[in-house]
Amino acid sequence: MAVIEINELTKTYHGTQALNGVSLRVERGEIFGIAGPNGAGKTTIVECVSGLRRPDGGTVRVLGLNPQNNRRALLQRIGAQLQEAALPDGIKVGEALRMYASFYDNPADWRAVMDEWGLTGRKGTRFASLSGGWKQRLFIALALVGDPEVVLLDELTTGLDPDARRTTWVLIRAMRDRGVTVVLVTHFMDEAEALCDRIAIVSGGRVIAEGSPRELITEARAASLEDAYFALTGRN
Ligand SMILES: Nc1ncnc2c1ncn2[C@@H]1O[C@H](COP(=O)(O)OP(=O)(O)OP(=O)(O)O)[C@@H](O)[C@H]1O
Repeated sequence: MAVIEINELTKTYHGTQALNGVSLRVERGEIFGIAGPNGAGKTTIVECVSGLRRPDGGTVRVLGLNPQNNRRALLQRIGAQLQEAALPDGIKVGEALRMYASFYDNPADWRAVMDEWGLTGRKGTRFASLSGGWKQRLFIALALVGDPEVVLLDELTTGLDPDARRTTWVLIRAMRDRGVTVVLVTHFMDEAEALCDRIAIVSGGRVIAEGSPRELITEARAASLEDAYFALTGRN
């Protein structure tokens, strides 16, 4: 069953055509990757899915709901990774989780989420004192504290060291294994290849290729997803 259905989505910002007829289906329980060059329209797609942006044309349905008309209902059922600026420096890990849980009608037990994501030992640590990897771990935990069916992660591992990236991959797989549908925007083809069940490559506001990593590699007659990405986007 499709959890996200996007048909012929268009969006223009002050004369810049960001999306030019994007259609996508994300199935329940998959890790779906969105990759593509800077400015391709990836973040705009995710923002339309979460109801943050109003599309100019086309349709978006998330869990059967139109995100524009049902934002409040949908926010109870999806989790989105925060940008760093969204948390005050002084907030402690436990306070942040408790506060975010309070935004939901039926949240997960925030203490259990804190424990599951290895954050209990840092419960009293202030946000500003966490390393990049621990901040990302907290963002994932905050995205899950509402017990969502769908999680949207936009460039979650950018800026992390290789160790922290690998740990984040384990955490993302664990989410999927619990039945959560994950949408992951990434610039890293090794990450997309390792994690994603299917990937859409977006360029110039269009989906130019879509499939499993294996299908994209075969389609491009490439040796790796990174080679396929360059072949499909016409970049070297
Ligand atoms: N608020 C905005 N106002 C004007 N133009 C915007 C705005 N947001 C995005 N754009 C433009 O829309 C296009 C798509 O941007 P978007 O951020 O969706 O791309 P992206 O694929 O996520 O890029 P990146 O990989 O650099 O994060 C770009 O040309 C961008 O400059």
